[in-house]
Amino acid sequence: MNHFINVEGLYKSFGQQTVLENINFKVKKGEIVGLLGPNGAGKTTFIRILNGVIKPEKGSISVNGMDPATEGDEIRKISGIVTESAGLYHQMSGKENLELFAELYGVTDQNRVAELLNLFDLNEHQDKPAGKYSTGMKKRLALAKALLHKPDILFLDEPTNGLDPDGIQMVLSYLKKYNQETGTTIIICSHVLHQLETICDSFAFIEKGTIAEQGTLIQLENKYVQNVTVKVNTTFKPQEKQYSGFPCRVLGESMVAFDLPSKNDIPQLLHSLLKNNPVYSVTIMNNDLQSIYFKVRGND
Ligand SMILES: Nc1ncnc2c1ncn2[C@@H]1O[C@H](COP(=O)(O)OP(=O)(O)OP(=O)(O)O)[C@@H](O)[C@H]1O
Repeated sequence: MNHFINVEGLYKSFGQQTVLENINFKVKKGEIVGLLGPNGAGKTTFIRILNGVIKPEKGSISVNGMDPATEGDEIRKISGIVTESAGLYHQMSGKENLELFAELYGVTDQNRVAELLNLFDLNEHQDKPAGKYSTGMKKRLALAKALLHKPDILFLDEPTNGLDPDGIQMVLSYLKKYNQETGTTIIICSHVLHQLETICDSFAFIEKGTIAEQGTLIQLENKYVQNVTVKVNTTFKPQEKQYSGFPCRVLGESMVAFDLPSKNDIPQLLHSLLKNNPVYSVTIMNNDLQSIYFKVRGND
């Protein structure tokens, strides 16, 4: 299968420091991939290499059939990028920034700037200098800029940093909608794992410059989560530390936690509980992205 992004045996050093080591990474067209890893793991460096901004020492890389080391300009024409620095002109208004970049990117749709100002709720502030925008407004303007030319691939480094909950919701739901409507491939770095969980199709964990793991949440769950802890909202009050053979403890009012050897034991637990007690909800507590992230990193 031809992947939209295909990286094999990638190495990158800065001076004596090896930052990326034997990276192997594949992304299908239209996939949203979350790139996770602690500070300094090499995520931004990796994105800069994929986008052709810096060159690796070794390795083969293909982005939509192009090599970023030699065809960086071509790759940047089909990609949108949002980084910490945003790349905006602070003296110019939000609208002027978008108009300038629309011209640079060769955007012919006369309505595109107005459409994006509207979409990212920047209409009211369009004439204010970008330097006077709040952090959240700058972030929304940077996203609008990245989307001006309707890119085939988006590289997003912490795209929701500095946004309030409304802004986060707006950006994440827009990105998902944009991906579904246009089939745009999205690589997104973030430390806010529960946000990534809601929009990504798969995840890659970078640890000390290598990809420690890559897969969908279900694949990662199957590999890393054997014992499950379930939180049950019920009126049942355990009198002992075990119930039906499963260790249990009270978490709070009407909330009991059970440790099960596998999620296949949930039906049996519910079957027993429901004989004498109502059950209002059951939640697995340790199969979320954050729990898996710590497991992949060998830290429960
Ligand atoms: N231009 C550069 N020159 C020298 N060292 C660099 C350069 N860019 C990055 N590094 C180093 O490479 C390592 C990886 O940095 P990088 O920014 O890629 O990490 P990151 O995973 O994106 O971190 P964060 O989560 O903090 O953004 C760090 O040790 C950093 O100091």
